[in-house]
Parts: sequence; structure tokens; C-alpha cells
Amino acid sequence: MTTDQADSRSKPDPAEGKAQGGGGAPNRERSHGRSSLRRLLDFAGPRKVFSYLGCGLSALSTIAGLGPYICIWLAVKDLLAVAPKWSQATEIAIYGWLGFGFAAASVVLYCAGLLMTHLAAFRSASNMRKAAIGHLMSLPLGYFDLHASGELRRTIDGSAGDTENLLAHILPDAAGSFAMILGMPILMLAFDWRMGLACLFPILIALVCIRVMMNDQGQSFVKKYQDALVRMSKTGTEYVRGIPVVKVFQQTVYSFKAFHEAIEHYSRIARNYAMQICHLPQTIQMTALNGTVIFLVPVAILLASGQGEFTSFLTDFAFYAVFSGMVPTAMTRLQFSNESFSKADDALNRITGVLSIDPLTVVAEPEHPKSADASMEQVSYSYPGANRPALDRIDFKVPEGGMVALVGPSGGGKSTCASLLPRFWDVDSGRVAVGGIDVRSIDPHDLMGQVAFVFQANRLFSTTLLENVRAARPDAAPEQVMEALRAAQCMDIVDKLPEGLDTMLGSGGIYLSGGEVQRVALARAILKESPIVVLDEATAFADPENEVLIQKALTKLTRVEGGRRRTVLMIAHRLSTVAHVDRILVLDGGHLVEQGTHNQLLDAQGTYARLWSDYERAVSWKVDNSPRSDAGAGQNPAGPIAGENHVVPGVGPFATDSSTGDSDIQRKGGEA
Ligand SMILES: Nc1ncnc2c1ncn2[C@@H]1O[C@H](COP(=O)(O)OP(=O)(O)OP(=O)(O)O)[C@@H](O)[C@H]1O
Repeated sequence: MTTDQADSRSKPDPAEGKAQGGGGAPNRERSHGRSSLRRLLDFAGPRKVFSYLGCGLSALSTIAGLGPYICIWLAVKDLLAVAPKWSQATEIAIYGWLGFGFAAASVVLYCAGLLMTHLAAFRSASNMRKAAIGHLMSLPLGYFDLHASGELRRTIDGSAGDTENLLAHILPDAAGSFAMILGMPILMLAFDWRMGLACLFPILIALVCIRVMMNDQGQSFVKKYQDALVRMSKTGTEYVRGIPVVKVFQQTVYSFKAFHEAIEHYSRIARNYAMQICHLPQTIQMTALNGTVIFLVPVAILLASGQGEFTSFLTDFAFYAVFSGMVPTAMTRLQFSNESFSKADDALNRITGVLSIDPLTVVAEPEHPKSADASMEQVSYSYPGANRPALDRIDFKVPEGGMVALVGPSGGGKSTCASLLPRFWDVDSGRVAVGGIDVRSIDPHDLMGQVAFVFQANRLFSTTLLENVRAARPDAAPEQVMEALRAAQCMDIVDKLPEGLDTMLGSGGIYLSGGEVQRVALARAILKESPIVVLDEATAFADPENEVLIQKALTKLTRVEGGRRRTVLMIAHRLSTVAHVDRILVLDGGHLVEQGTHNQLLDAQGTYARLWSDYERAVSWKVDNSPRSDAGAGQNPAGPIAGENHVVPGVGPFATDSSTGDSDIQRKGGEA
């Protein structure tokens, strides 16, 4: 999605009366208030002065670069004046050295200028990246659901790169070209204004052509072109991620429609621009510039007949013939700099688009939660652009140390509900509270400290196992990390890693399986020691062996020191894993349709009872079809829980914790 699309998802935050961060509302107006170059240089901070200096040096270099041409002209003039007695041309050597001096000075000035502009460009690009990444950190986590990583990478890294090129190379070159364009008419009209005009005429034609190409249509092309690049980058990233699926099903790139369409879209835009906007003006421009001599020769022939002193005329002609060769170079430079300015302008708008997305609101005097209960009071929430609410007036409370499960049909609103607690999104109406305090009144950092979130699919960083776990609590000692790994049943992982905790994971290191990654993520959550835990289908993708271990780790995670229980809000599709929680909330179509214990809900014969019976059927089907069905299914009268416990014996947050001897199943067995 482009930032423009993100714009359309923005919506007012009823609480604050302004665009919500999650929707992402870049304020383009703000970004157009000042010239792009000045806004860009602002990122360089005090180093912007290097940019001005660099451009000045580049302009001086161009002017110095004219010196050798004048020296050649003087030398030729000297020679022709004494022809054929060449030896009498005594000044030649001086002109030669002078020309060399000018050329050397031009090179030195240009290099010094480039050095300066590079210093400014690097600082500007790195500050831009830092600002954008820093700002991303302040956005609600839900923003990242809506914006693919490829798109963000392209926006931040690509845009910073585009502007870096502008400041480092294009700007000093443009300053040089500008100096050349200012100096050229003076120089050209100085020796023979008629031949000078003949040389300037194609430049005027080229300038008109450039103007035509960079009209409003051309500018809007650059915008569309950049959008097409972002779209290609985003769909390309998704395609690369989906390659295994594509290969397994023997599909080609054409089957990955979005990526294919993005490529087609990109080439269509580039083709249209070339054929509709550039074709004629570009042809005229290049012909005019490269054919300067075509204008010069007829003028020279006309002038030659009326010249009193032919040698002087010939010298002037030689000067214009040589000097006119510089014209295409200067004009091409100027044209490319114009394109780069448009490109950088667009890049800058993308960056400022990200920077102007409203971050999570932070109140001036945040409050600290007084306890570890969590509640929702009449909470409604709609995703930006959605035509019906994902949650509608949801009301419930998880008391401190309580365990509440969210169940319901797919799309019922379970994940949305859980993600409102750590402020992935802010509610449209109602209130989400932790410890009796509205989450919007808690400092976001404090809130993150209160809530540990275990996702369905977790990511590890490309660093050591130690640092991966320590991401949850950077000041934790290696012994504490080891303790968390032990509690998360990760000792088999630690033992098999060649350098234990210091083994690199991910690219360039060791890869872990999905279930192992899940356990390491649980170690993180355990190390974090937050009083509230949100579990989003933590065992969803685990194989039976890993599930046993994950369930054991979950048991540890749900308790703090001394056996006290953390407050747990969990989402589950496997109803067996929630049958023994304190309370089950059934969400259907964004409504809280039922709540109660497992038995109460079964008795109510509503949605939960229907889901349970579907679940029982699915499990008995699995058991009947399992090679071990003889050993387990029919023998256990306790239904699916028992059926699953046959496969996963005596584990889980609601089952026996072998290490502590506690048993939630036993403790809550009566309820079940
Ligand atoms: N990022 C999003 N943008 C727009 N709509 C969304 C987004 N995420 C979820 N929804 C919509 O919100 C509703 C609730 O989705 P949610 O993911 O909370 O349901 P769920 O009960 O967790 O589903 P599942 O069990 O399939 O994971 C659905 O209608 C879904 O289409």
C-alpha cells in the first residue's frame, strides 16, 4: 500500500479529535510549505553549510573549466597571427601552462566541492533514516499490519538514498551547470556576438523542450513512477516470501498476480511517459544540442565574406566550434538534475508522509496502573475503511490473576479485541483499561511493560540466542536469560547450539524450527515478567512434540514467582485448551454473544455449544483416523480434552505442570 492509500484509511480519533496513528494520515500540506531543497537540507542540520560550500566550489570549478578553452583560443590566435612563422608565437607555452593550471584548479575545486556535498548528503540521509525509524517506533503497532515491510523499506531506505544522490552529486553538478549557463552567454557574446547567438539558439530550443517535458504532466509522471516502484517493491517482497508456495504448486510468476500486475503497471507508466511526453521534445532537444555546429557553420559562412581580418575571424570560429561541444554536456546535466530534483521531491514527500503520521497519543501526566486487571468497557472499533465494526460495544473484565479466553468463529473479532489491550489500535468509543486506568492515559512504554504479547507467528532477530531473549529485558543477566529459557522448555535448543547462548540465529547462523522459535518467544515473554499476558493462539502451528513443550512453557508463563498467577487473556481455536479457564468469552461478528464457564456455556446451548460439538466431531474424526485411535479415543470418556490429553499427556497451562506438581485440570476439574 502506498502512503496515499494509507491516507484513505485515516480517520478521526474520537478521543483526541485528530487523525489516528493506526490509520496513518500523512499531512502532505505540511510537506509542501517550504521548498523541497530547504526541507531536505534541514535534515543535514549544521552540516547544510557544507552543501552550500560544495555547490559554490562546483560552480567555481565550472568557471575555472572554461579557462582552458580561452587559453586554446588565445594560443590559436597567437599562432595564426604569426603564421607561417610559428616559432615567433612566444606566448604559446604560457597559454599552455595557464590552460593546464585552470584545468587542474577545476578538478581540485570539483573534488573539494564533492567532498563537502557528500558530507552534507550522508548526514542528511542518515538523519532522515533515523528520524523515520524513530518515528515508526512511536506509531501504534497496528500500523505495521497495514504497511508491508517491503513498502516501508522502500519508503525509508529508498527515499533517503534518492535524496542522498541529489545532495551529493546532482546538486553540485546543477550548481556547475547553472554557473555554466550564466557564464556561457557572456563568453559567447564576448568574441563575436553573431556566432555567439548561433551557438545559444540550440540551447534555447533545448531549454524549451526540457520545460515541456517537466510540465505538470511530467511532474505527475514522476509521482506515478515512484508509486509504481513502491508497489513493485511491496508486491515483490510478498512474492519472494511466497516463493515456496508458488514452487510447490508449480506456478510461474504470472500466477502471482499482484506482482505481475505491478511490473506491468510500472512498464506501462514508463512507456507512456517515453512515448507520450518525451518522444518529440527529447528528439528535438538532442538534435538541436548535438547539431550546434549546424547553426554555427551557416552563420560563419555568411560572416566570412564580410570579414576584414580573416585570421581573427578564423580564430573566433575555432573557439565557437570547440566551445559549442560543451553545450550538450551542460544541458544534459541540467536535464538530469531536473529529473533528480523531482525524484527527490517525491522521496521527501514520502518521508515526510511517514513523519507526519500521528504517533500514539501520550498524555502529559501519565498514570501508572494500580493493579494487573484488564477490562473493556463498551468498546467499539472499526478498521479504517471497513463498513462494519470489528468490535461492537464489548464489555468484560479479567481480574488480576484471572484467566479469560476469547473464542468464536473466524472473523469474530478475537485478535482485534486482544490487540486493543496493548494499544495496537485505539478504540473508537468506550474504554480499554489496565489496572483501572484507561490505556491511553498510561505511558506507552509503561503499558508495554505491563503486557507481554505472544503472537501466533513470532520473529527472531539475526543475533545471538542471548540477545534474542534479552530483547524483552535488555538489562537481564545471562543467568536470568538461561532461567527463562529453562522455564520455556528450551534447554534442548540451548544444548544443541554449538556456542550455547552465544550462538547466532537466523541468516549467517543457526535456523530454528517454528515450534522452537515459539518457545524462544515464550522465553522472552517469561523474562519480561509482565503482570499481564496476551496469548494469541500460541500453539497454532506447533507439531505434537513441540506442543507438549509449548504447553509446559505456557504453564510457567502464566505464573509468577511463588506460584501466583498472571492475568491472562488468551485467544484459542482449539477449544480443549480453554475449557478450564475462569471465563470464556464468545465473540461472533464483533459482538460478545456469550460468556461463562465451559459448563455454563454448554448448558446454554448457544454458539459455544455448537462450536464445541463441531470441535468434538473434528477431534473424534482425527482420533478415528489416527493410527493410535485404538489406544486412545474410545477409551477416554472425557471427550476431546481427554482425547488430546492422550496425544499430549498431562501438559498445558490448564493441565498438570509436572515440575511444580500443580494441576489446573485437577484444580478446575469440577468446573469442567
Ligand atoms: N487489518 C485489518 N484491516 C481491516 N479489517 C480487518 C483487519 N484485521 C481484521 N479485520 C476484520 O475485522 C474482523 C475481525 O477480525 P479478527 O482478526 O479480529 O477476527 P478473529 O476472530 O481473530 O479471526 P480468526 O479467528 O480468523 O483469526 C474481520 O471481519 C476482519 O476481516
